[in-house]
Order: sequence, then C-alpha cells, then structure tokens
Amino acid sequence: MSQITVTEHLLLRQKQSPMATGQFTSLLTELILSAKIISREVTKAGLVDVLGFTGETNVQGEKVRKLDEFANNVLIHRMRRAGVLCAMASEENGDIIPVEGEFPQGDYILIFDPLDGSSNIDVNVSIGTIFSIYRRPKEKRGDAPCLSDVLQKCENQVCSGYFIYGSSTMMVYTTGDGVHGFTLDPSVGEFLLSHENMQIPKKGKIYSVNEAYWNSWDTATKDVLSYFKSHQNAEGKPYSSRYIGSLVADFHRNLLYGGIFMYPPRVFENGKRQGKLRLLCEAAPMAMLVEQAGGMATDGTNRILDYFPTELHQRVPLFIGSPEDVQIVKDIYEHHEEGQK
Ligand SMILES: O=P(O)(O)OC[C@H]1O[C@](O)(COP(=O)(O)O)[C@@H](O)[C@@H]1O
Ligand SMILES: [Mg+2]
Ligand SMILES: [Mg+2]
Repeated sequence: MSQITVTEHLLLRQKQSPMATGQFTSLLTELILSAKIISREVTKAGLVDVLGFTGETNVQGEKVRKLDEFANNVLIHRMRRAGVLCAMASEENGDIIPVEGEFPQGDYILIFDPLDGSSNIDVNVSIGTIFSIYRRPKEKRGDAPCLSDVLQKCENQVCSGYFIYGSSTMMVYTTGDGVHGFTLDPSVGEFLLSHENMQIPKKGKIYSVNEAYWNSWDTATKDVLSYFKSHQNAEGKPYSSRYIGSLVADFHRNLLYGGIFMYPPRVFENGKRQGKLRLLCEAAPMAMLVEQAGGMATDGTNRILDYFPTELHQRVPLFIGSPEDVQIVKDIYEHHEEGQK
C-alpha cells in the first residue's frame, strides 16, 4: 500500500494550482481531524454513551440519535475554528450556520450530513459523514453570509466526499480531478492512499433499493425494478440485490463493484410525489463523486448536478451508479413520460 498521506495528496494538488491560497488545504485538514474524532467514537460506540436517542426531533422530522448530535457538534465546533469558512449547513440544523465572532472567516461554504445511515448506528453497520464544498461568489465576499450563498447550482461544488466508518475507516473525495480513496491506519492515525483514481464499472452487478416501498411507487418506478429483476448484469447473470440502508455504504460498494443505488420518489396519499434523500447534503455530493468516477446521477429525468436548489433541506429522488444502469432508468422514465403525452 502506498505511504502517501491525504495531507501530502492535498499539498500536491495545492502546488499544482497557482491561485491556491492554502485555505482549501486547511479546510480539508480540519474536516479530516473531525472525522477522526467521530470515527474514534463510532468504533467504541457500545462503550460510551452515544447509542440511542437524544429525545430531540430534527428539522427533517426525524428523532435525533446521540451519535448524530455528537458528530454534528464536532463538525460545527472544529470547522468554525478553521478560519476558512463563511457559512455552513448541516442536515441536522434548520438554518445555515454562520461563522462569525472571534474566528476569522474565509471564502468557503461547507455543507454536511454529519452522520449518514443513522438507523444503522446502534446495530454496528457501516455509517458515514458526507460533505460538499462551494466557494462563495466573488461579488458576495465581505457581505454577511446568507442563504443564497449556500443555494448554488450543484455543479458549482469545488469538492465533495465522504468518510465511511465500517470495517475500516475510509475517506473518499474529489476536487473535480478524479476520485481518490484513503484508508485510516489507526496505528499512525493517518489516512493513506489506498484507492487512486477510482472508476465505477460501466455496467454493474447489483441493484440497491428498499423494496418495502413498492406500494407507494408509480408504474414507471415499478417498471424500473422489474427491469433489474428480469435482465442480466455485467456478468451475464441475474442482477443481485443488496441494501444496507446507509447511503454512504451502498454507494461505496457500488462504486467498487458497479451497480445502481435507487431511492425512487414515493407517491403519498395526498398525491404528493417525493424522494427522501436531501439534495445538498446527500445527492449532490454523491453525484459529483460518481460523475468524476465515470458514473451518472439523476432524479429519473434530470441530472442531479444541474439542479438549482430552492430550499436548504430540499429532497430529491436519486438514481446513481454505473452509467449503463442509470441510463436504463432514464429511458424507462422517458418512455412513461412520452406515453402520458
Ligand atoms: O430506511 P430507508 O427509508 O430505506 O432510508 C435509508 C436511507 O436513509 C438514510 O439513512 C438517510 O440519511 P440519514 O441517516 O443521514 O438521515 C440514508 O443513509 C439511507 O440510504
Ligand atoms: Mg444521510
Ligand atoms: Mg444524517
């Protein structure tokens, strides 16, 4: 295994960009420290008081778990002191989190899902932290940070990635120049390059979806599932089905093995058709990663990175993974739309 640390990797990138100020490297360095603190707590979750619920309900209407809160507090505390941010946004906080007071501000905006896969925390199944970074529009620098700084076209992300806390702790990130994976070596406390230039297979072996929602799906979505249940995968065999219930873990597996993760829209009694996953802190960062790895991410019709967010906690349907598999989904939705005209 290479001995290249993630810090060296970042510094090499900084050297390659003449305009670099070092702010970005400091931002990632602080984020990595936050993830190490979270990872330490995750690995001894049963021994310390981070299992179970806090008794609070978050802006998503979900009961907050102690580890959600711990991870959120660690990130806000550390990143506020990094001196490179003007604002943050978290899945767990209703509004944007301003960076003000005694700590210097910077030009970056950090959006994060502090703990992804919350339903798996107490049962020792892989979970993660997802992050997405934007730069503040030049003309806005110096003004008080506001929501419109955060609600940028998803394609404007300058960096995205995740940490996965599983059998090992890994960091996978992109700055728009390929996707690179690092594994935490606990004996030295360093993330070392283990997966350089990750590329997702063109066609996968696995489909990943929570089929328990079948009855709340529309006909097009049911046809998508029927397709993957009745067609051959990249090996000429039936597709296999895997669903961990942590977006980070399901995405990571498919990035390596090839396949498609789907969280289709559900149609509710009031006729409302809605996805579950959050555009800014889940879908958009994963979409930047998958495109950089040669894959695709769509809501069934639109490219996720083409979205202009209108709300901080906006939800979207998500189909993401190997390009040939995601294209199938787009074709089936398009066919249904044509049929409805
Ligand atoms: O239980 P469901 O409806 O299948 O949802 C699982 C999905 O919800 C999530 O847990 C939502 O993320 P959080 O855990 O960060 O709220 C995803 O990680 C996962 O893909
Ligand atoms: Mg999540
Ligand atoms: Mg979460």
